[in-house]
Amino acid sequence: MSNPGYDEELREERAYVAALYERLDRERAAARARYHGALGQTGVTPGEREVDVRCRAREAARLDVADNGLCFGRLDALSGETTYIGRIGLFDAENDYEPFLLDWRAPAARPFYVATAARPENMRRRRQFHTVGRRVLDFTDEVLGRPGDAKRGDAALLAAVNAPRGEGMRDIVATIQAEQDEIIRLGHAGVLVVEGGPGTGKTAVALHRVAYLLYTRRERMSRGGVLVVGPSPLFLDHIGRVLPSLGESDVVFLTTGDLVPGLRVTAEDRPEVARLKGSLTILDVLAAAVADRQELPAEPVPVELTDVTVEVDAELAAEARAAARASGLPHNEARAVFRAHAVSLVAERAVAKIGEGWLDREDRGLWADLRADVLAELAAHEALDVVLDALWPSLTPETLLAGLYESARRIEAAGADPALFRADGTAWTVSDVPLLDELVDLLGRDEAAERAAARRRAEAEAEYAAGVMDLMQLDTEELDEDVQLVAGDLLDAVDLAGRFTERDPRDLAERAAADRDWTYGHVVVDEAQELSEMDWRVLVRRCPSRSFTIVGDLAQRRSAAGATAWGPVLAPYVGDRWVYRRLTVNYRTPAEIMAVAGGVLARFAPDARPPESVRASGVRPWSRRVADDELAGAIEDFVRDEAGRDGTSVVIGPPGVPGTIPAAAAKGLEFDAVLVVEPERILAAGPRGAAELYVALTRATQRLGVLHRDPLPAALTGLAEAGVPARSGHRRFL
Ligand SMILES: Nc1ncnc2c1ncn2[C@@H]1O[C@H](COP(=O)(O)OP(=O)(O)OP(=O)(O)O)[C@@H](O)[C@H]1O
Repeated sequence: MSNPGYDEELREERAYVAALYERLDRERAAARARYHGALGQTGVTPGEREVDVRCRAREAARLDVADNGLCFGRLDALSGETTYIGRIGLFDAENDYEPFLLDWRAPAARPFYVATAARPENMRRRRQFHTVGRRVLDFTDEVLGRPGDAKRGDAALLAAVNAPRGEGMRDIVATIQAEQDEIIRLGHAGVLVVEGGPGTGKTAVALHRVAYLLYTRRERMSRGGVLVVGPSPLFLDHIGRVLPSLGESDVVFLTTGDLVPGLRVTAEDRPEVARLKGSLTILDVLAAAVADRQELPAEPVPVELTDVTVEVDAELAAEARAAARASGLPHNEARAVFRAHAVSLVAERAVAKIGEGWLDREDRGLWADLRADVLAELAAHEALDVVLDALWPSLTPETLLAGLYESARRIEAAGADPALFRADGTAWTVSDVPLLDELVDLLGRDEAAERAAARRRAEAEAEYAAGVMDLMQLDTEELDEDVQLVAGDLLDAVDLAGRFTERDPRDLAERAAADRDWTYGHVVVDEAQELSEMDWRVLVRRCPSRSFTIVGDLAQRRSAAGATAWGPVLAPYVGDRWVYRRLTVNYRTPAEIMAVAGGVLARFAPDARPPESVRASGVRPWSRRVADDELAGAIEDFVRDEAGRDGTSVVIGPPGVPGTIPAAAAKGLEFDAVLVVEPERILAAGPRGAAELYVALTRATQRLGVLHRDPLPAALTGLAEAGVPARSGHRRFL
């Protein structure tokens, strides 16, 4: 039915939004021109040009993100002022930079998300646009300030949560809800813990908070960038597009298995081993394992000098070891102290032996001369070096830890549980990563190895710079005079290499991910309940300012080493100075499915409350009992059936069932349709089986089915029993 007033307004809104796109296109063209101008710049050093190009590229990228849904709403204030809200800000340069379009992160945009009928925040009306591409299809209005007369306009939200899922997560800027907005804009600079059941938007909120922080604290945040830690590469891939769609790129995405540069670990330990390695008590084991590598010789070792043979025995080594340990330096750095003491003791013994019968220690001058000769010989004594290196070896975290795991004797010497033993010491698991990171500090720097590596790097850079200079010289005819001067007269290759290092051409994310000592401005931890105490130590090292957004759900924890409460995990780093917020509404799972999942939750975590679904789908989840030989066919039927529908689907099952993925792999993800296979075996698999089943059941945005061979577990109720489907080409279970 046509409504003349509405139609007229819709025409006006369409014209306004079309004008915004025209302005965007003009700004884009200008930004691109500035970018190309920067690329072709002459008369500046390569470093300066690099910085300028980067800055222009960022400016162009900011404008490129806004093609879909540039403007998604409008706020009308009681004062009569009208503000359009969108993904980015567009301003009128000729009119005091008045906004044509206000960035959703700007403080003035806040009422768009939080104003309600009861608390209108000086607003009269909120208007939400429904857009496809660049076109406004229609809009819905919500009148504020008249409680009882208006209710929250949920049309846009329901359209968003009902839409079939595509590839990866989408941003939610157009429909952020008030309880979420409060968290996104929270001013607290320290540790913020956000807890909420499945589908409450924890991940979405954490990512939008990153965009908000990068917008409001650009200066501080962009220096170190932001680190987002997630449970699996698949999950990081799933969420990877949200921040770029909001125009943010200075963000590093890593799993806990990637936290040590150079390693990409996904393998897991058995739960009991993961628990051992995840607990802080492993710190004593690591310290003992390092001490165990500071050895004493079982038998005295002879060291031949020109005039005499001296023995390095346990007594001598013990004295040198005590001095090195007393230095308080990390193992590799204390090597120099150990060596200096040992050499000095060897020299004393040599002089005493050479002077036996004719030289008295009271003969200070002569004794010192002889000692100096011996020391000179010992300074380049390879055999002694070999002996001392064996007693106090230079260690890397990898050699130390692999050596520990592979040796039952060393495990015992370190006072560790024999369960740590494994035949291949270097078969790294995610639980080893924080231990390797800890050992970087415990072992300290091996300066000789570092000097060699630095020399190799410098040579490679000089070679690269020499190549650049060759190119510059080739092009001299085309270059301005001052650049020719720079290229030919002022710089040599090494100098130029120095400049390249200063202005590292890699972008922030690359540099940060490759540098173990990088410190981030902010860290987001998703599925934080899975992290062990040792994982937290690594993360705090990466963010000494302790600026964290931690999102998780203790009820979904599957790791044996994970958190059972937030307080004890955080106490070592921030005491009780952390802020807690809860999300309560489930935007993913329809009420019918949540009722089933809630039954499971009630059995294994009676104190936890499931979140309330924002909608019902009208579709009941189903179950079907199958015989052993029917299972594979039934899975295939589901997959085929879903392939004909919009959206995504997944089959989750216990280990060893072909065509299924484990619940752990689906963590944090969502699918339009989920088939859970053999829930009874998922429940029985491991100490956290019930949490795994809960995670599996709560991945669905629309449809849930369950296939079982044994009777359904008692906790799984409320499923509609589906009959055997007709054997036709295209089957439906409901
Ligand atoms: N305000 C919102 N508007 C539209 N969609 C939303 C909103 N909040 C959350 N969603 C959607 O709900 C779904 C679940 O969000 P998200 O994955 O962030 O939840 P979660 O709390 O991290 O879940 P889990 O604990 O199961 O990993 C996503 O599709 C997300 O886009």
